[in-house]
Amino acid sequence: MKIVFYGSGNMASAIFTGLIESNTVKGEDIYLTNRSDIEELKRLNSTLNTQYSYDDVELLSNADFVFLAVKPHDFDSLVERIQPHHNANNKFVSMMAGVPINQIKTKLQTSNPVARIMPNTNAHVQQSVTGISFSDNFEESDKQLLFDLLDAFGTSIEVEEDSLHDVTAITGSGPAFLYYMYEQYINAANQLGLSHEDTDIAVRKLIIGTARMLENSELSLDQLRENITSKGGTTKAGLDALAKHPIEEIFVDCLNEALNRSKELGK
Ligand SMILES: NC(=O)C1=CN([C@@H]2O[C@H](COP(=O)(O)OP(=O)(O)OC[C@H]3O[C@@H](n4cnc5c(N)ncnc54)[C@H](OP(=O)(O)O)[C@@H]3O)[C@@H](O)[C@H]2O)C=CC1
Ligand SMILES: O=C(O)[C@@H]1CCC=N1
Repeated sequence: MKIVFYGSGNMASAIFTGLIESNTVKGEDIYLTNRSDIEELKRLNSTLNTQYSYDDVELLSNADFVFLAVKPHDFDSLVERIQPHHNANNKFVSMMAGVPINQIKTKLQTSNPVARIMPNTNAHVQQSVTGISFSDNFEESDKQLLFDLLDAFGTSIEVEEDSLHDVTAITGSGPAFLYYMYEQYINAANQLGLSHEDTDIAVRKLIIGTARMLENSELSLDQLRENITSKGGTTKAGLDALAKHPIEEIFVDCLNEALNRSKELGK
């Protein structure tokens, strides 16, 4: 199977690294290109054994899956490269936030199958939650091949195309929202008495341990929280202070703004 990535940035590299490190695809079967950063392509060639080229005829020839991994605002420059040279074998897989399948087909002037995925950078540790949606003409056997690729870097959920906006907000951007929260937690913790180094290590371990509890425990979130909250104790005091702030409102606002932006990107 020949897989091409147009774009070798943050999201693409998380995915092709996952594909190679899980032995799902050999490096030599993955062809990378980007706008101009040839040093990055050479570095990836020496570390992952991936191929690279700026020759679109060579890239697209016999390519089974062609990942569109550029920012939405760079799609037009990508169209100039792909449109003249694509062929019937190419199944397109776009990870561009917000850009709809019909727009991709129209701009590329193609009736080839197109899938849209919305992964997240947890693909680096094979833990992406990836939403996926297919054009009507995507063959079942090709869907299965693509699901197998997605499994190499996490779990996938098939959704209606319109729901990809929700996936983008909740899990596509989600790691950034959680990192931001953790940053604030570390900043606040730094105002207590531990050294900054100890605080950083302690909070990282706290986050990892809490995530493992979520993974391994059968208890609900609120039960897990209750188990830490002694009557009249420290946790109750801290939670009561938190409840004075509009935390749910903050996240409603955050997710709605991300979702609205996803809708705007497709226009
Ligand atoms: N980052 C994330 O967490 C997520 C991102 N996405 C989506 O993934 C896409 C890529 O995002 P991200 O990886 O963060 O972006 P990056 O900026 O890290 O990477 C963008 C890549 O696109 C390349 N590029 C730009 N124009 C062209 C072109 N005309 N031909 C070929 N390559 C080109 C750049 O090349 P060069 O370096 O040479 O300029 C670079 O390799 C976006 O559409 C985003 O919506 C989806 C889910 C999560
Ligand atoms: O910020 C963005 O637009 C992309 C999509 C989801 C995560 N990063």
